[in-house]
Amino acid sequence: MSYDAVLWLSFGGPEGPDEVMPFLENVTRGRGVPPERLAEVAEHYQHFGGVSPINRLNREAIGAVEKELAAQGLELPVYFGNRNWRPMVEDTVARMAADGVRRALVFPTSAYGGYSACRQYDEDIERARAAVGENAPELVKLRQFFDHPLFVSSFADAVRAAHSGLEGARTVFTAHSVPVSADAAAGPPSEGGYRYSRQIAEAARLVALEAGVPEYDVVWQSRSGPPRIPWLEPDIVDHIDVLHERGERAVVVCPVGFVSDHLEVIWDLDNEAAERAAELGMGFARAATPNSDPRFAELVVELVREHVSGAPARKLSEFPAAGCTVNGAVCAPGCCEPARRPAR
Ligand SMILES: CC1=C(CCC(=O)O)c2cc3nc(cc4[nH]c(cc5[nH]c(cc1n2)c(C)c5CCC(=O)O)c(CCC(=O)O)c4C)C(CCC(=O)O)=C3C
Ligand SMILES: [Fe+2]
Repeated sequence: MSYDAVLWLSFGGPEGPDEVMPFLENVTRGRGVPPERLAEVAEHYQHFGGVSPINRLNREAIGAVEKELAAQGLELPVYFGNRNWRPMVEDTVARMAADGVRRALVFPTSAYGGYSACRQYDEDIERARAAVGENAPELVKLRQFFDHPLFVSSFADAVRAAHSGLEGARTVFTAHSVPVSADAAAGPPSEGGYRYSRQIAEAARLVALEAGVPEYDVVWQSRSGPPRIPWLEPDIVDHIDVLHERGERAVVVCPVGFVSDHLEVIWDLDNEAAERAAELGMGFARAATPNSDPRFAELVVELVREHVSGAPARKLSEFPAAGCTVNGAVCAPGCCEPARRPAR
């Protein structure tokens, strides 16, 4: 099969103080996030002048991927579109159509399955194609890469580096919390659910193994939603208290659920979690995310090559390869069903 382009599909983030509220409204429309939580998150963004680093980080990674594609003799332009903020994916897909793109591969900036991490990106693809109409290019989404050796080794080196200044630190992996109901519905029904948390646990195991870390914990961060709805727990900040009570002197936090140092990483970990550790007199280091590691660009190009030149699909786990879709069609019937939204 031949392809004319790559579409880099991400979450999006504001790039100025006036963009924060409209961005947050896009993210949370119809999703039952309480206004108090929204106001709190708006403050996190305003703390950084209303600018999330996510768009800049994506543009940097795209630059590296363009170089790597060229170095490997692949002449594919890389387009950039987001779910929640400019450049919006609808506008990007319209531009692709105008440029004559007929078929493109889509790289989503999430390594995992689950509604928020996978299927919602399929919905973005479907919505963008529908907005463009009959000229819309065919869009083939690349598979989940949480168990790819390049993803794992990038995090493993980062964990080792974070440990280097902290004698005897406990390693803690974090990922974005989701409602327990969403995790229960993650994956095809035949798999029994919980694909998201099982993949996070597997990625943590693979990274720990390669980093030579015999013991570790997997916890969650950045929960939103009303308190009466159960989300994956424990939260990283509460967990630091527990580690302190257990007599741990230092902690290395590895945000294995994310690919870049976007706002939820720099606020919830570098700010909140680091502050709690400092209050308790504990050492703290946060492992880097893969975004600016040259291996990340290599990973993306390798996933592209699986489609354009039949490169083998390298993976370290026994989990089925998943998430590869055409035009946003579901992976399998009932896969990662969106949770019913709580009435407020
Ligand atoms: C699984 C997952 C990922 C990882 C997969 C992936 O990377 O795609 C992720 C990434 C991200 N989440 C982000 C930001 C936000 N997420 C929110 C809200 C929510 N996230 C959820 C899940 C996830 N989120 C969920 C279930 C909600 C509740 C509302 C809903 O059901 O949709 C809210 C609303 C306010 C709040 O309540 O926090 C914001 C602002 C940013 C951008 C940061 C920046 O600007 O740099 C990124 C990369
Ligand atoms: Fe989120």
